[in-house]
Amino acid sequence: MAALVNFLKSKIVGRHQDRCLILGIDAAGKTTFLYKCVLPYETITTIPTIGFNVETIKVKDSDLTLWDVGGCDKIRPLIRHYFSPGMAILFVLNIHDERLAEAMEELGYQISSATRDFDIGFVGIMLNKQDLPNTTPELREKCRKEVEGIMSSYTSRLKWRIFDSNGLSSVTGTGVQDVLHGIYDGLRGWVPDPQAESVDKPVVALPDVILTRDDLLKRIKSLRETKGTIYRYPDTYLDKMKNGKLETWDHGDHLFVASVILHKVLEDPSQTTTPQQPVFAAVDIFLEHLLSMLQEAPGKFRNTAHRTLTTFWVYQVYLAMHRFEEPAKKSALSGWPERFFFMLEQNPDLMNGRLWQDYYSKNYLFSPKAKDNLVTPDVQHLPSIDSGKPTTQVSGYNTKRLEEDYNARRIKRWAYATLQTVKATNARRGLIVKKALSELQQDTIRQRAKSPTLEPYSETQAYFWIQIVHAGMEGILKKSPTLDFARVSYDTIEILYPDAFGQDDLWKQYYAEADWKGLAARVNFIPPKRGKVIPNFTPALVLEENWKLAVSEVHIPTLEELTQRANYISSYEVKKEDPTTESTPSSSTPMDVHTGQFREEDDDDDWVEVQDITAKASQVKISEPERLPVEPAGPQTWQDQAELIHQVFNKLPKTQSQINHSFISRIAYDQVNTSWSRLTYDPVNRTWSRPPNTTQTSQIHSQVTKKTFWVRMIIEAYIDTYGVFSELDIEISLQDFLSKNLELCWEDLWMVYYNELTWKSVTADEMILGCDRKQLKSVRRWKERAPWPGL
Ligand SMILES: Nc1nc2c(ncn2[C@@H]2O[C@H](COP(=O)(O)OP(=O)(O)OP(=O)(O)O)[C@@H](O)[C@H]2O)c(=O)[nH]1
Ligand SMILES: [Mg+2]
Repeated sequence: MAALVNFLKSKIVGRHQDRCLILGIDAAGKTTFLYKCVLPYETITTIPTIGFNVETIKVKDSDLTLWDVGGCDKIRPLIRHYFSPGMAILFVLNIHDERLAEAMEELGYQISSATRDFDIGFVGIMLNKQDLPNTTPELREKCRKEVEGIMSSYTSRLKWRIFDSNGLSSVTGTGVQDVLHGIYDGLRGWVPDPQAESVDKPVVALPDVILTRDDLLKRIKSLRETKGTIYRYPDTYLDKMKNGKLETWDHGDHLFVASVILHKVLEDPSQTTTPQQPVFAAVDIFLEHLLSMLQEAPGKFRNTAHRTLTTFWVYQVYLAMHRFEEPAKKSALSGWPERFFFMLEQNPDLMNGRLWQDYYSKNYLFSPKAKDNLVTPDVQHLPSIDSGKPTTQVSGYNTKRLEEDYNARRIKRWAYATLQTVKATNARRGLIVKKALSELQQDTIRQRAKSPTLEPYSETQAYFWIQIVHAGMEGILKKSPTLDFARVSYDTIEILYPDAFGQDDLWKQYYAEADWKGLAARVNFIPPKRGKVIPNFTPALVLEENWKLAVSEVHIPTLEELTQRANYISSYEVKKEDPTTESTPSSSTPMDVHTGQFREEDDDDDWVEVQDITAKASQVKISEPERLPVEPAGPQTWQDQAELIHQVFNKLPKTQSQINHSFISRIAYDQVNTSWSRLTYDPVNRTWSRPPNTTQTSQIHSQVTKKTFWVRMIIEAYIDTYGVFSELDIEISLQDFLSKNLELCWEDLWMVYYNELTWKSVTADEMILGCDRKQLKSVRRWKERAPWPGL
């Protein structure tokens, strides 16, 4: 059956569309394996995966999507969400792991739960880390035997295989391609004979009639003819709807009402503080009107109120308005219903009442859960406002693009570190830049020995980017005149002002490719194309320029505001635990001796078991953005953020030598699993309160996407600042940590990574959803060299 599912999929799409879930306990080498497949010539540096990574690669005639799920046992209950019929599982084992028994137990658990719920296409078990010196034939044999012991009971129902080629290693890459081909072959084991009669023979549904653009335009024409007059008075129309006095209520009417309500919402600036807020506001108004209509005229219309479907259509109309409004401004359109019909003609797909089929499966969309709550699509992601194209959460890796970006960003990062030094020391710019250039040159030579895809050192490129970064910094200073760049990391700038230093391919505006990459440019600085002047000041752009097309400004705190908050948070005293709202004790197993202890921040002499702290874990508050006041964040939200950061930070080791993979991974998932309170915001009194039954908060509705995101952001920033790449071993303070990662003090940071529709959906409460605006990855590359040595 599993092979049949794969077979059918390939028939529909042309290429095989395969999925493989990579499982195994923490530090087994899953992420290293994934990125070795994607970037075979790179040295892969990972950090513990909090949540998951997903990449699509090509294997023969298949697009194989690999899901690498963080390995800590705490994520177990969430893993089942990533199972799907016909998929493969690759279980990665570190054959040297002192926790091998735990790993084997995990293998048994995962395979039994996967086979119980789904039809698994193939299971591969990879005996990893065979590059390590104490790898012996006996050790391999012992592992193989243990795996066989677990898997033998599945032989009759499941295709499985052990990958154990000599020297198999995610780090060196030996045998990695064979594993990929093994998965491909495993999934291709059986192809049904299309001629053969079978009881199982699938009933392939005939596709719906495909509507052409002409069909859709005809529908618009007919709508204009029949409804043009009634639509002339939108307010009267809405009143009639509310009172159940409409003659008809069909698809065109839906679109018209959505469009009118959206226009009304957009006129009110308080409803437009975030990019998708107008959609949520319009959906509420729409449903209110609909319910009233159904109540006033019972039995007259067939419809019921359906939150997901209404959100889908309102969002589609909103997107259409985005695409349409810009040129419309110039052509001085005014009045209804022309405004509406023009918008439709620009976006005729809206007239296809079955448009939702591209995004949702029928069973899922018409489930009770989707009726009452907003759920995210299960077929493909909704298009994003920014591009109009579906968001690419599960995107293939564009290696070439990655290389180009890497080259540009590496030099931008270098330029930033150089200019930070100039500003901090007030030294002569020329001297420092000269010294930094020679360091960049030497470092490039060293790195090219390891990574041949890195572009050679180029004096022109270095000078170009240093000027652009300087211009960006001047732009930021115009906005935040007292800013001290020494306290702001490159990463913070990049998150808050992604365009401050220009797109990575900005150089194309100034140089022809041959000049930019040519030999002459390497040796000496060559000037840009005729008529092009490199700017000395760039207005620092705030997030996602396109957001502003139809919404007013999102409040993004300035760097001063963030510094102010960082100071507030560092000196914030976490409230004493309220005995009535004690959290449930964690059920984690004890840590091993090396990692079982850490220094609690405010009690220097006391060494505490992590276990105890976890049990005491205070309840963390997550801002519920939909309920936030419209005004810029006030002290209440700072306080929420302070408690959140303190809770996670207090669990982390306070000296760098204690930072290790398993420890961090364990802390991360303890935090994700801690029952964080669901707070409700009272907009009248501007206070937050806990619902009375907080102590019984079920693990299912526990905001896992929000928790995972914040834990991930804090821990990743922590590792990047003090972890694997740092050579110093210093005492770590919260103040130092926050001053280097100011973006963490911004409670709406999630908006950089997630669309609001995704973030606020009930689906995000129940499972960890991947970022659909900007990807996070648990591999590090660009951060490797910062701050620049010697500066
Ligand atoms: N020697 C050796 N080390 C490896 C190999 N694969 C991974 N490692 C190292 O093991 C550590 C953990 O690797 P990851 O790939 O991050 O492990 P993971 O399974 O993704 O861990 P989680 O994300 O916590 O689930 C890193 O230090 C890797 O460099 C291997 O084949 N050989
Ligand atoms: Mg990982």
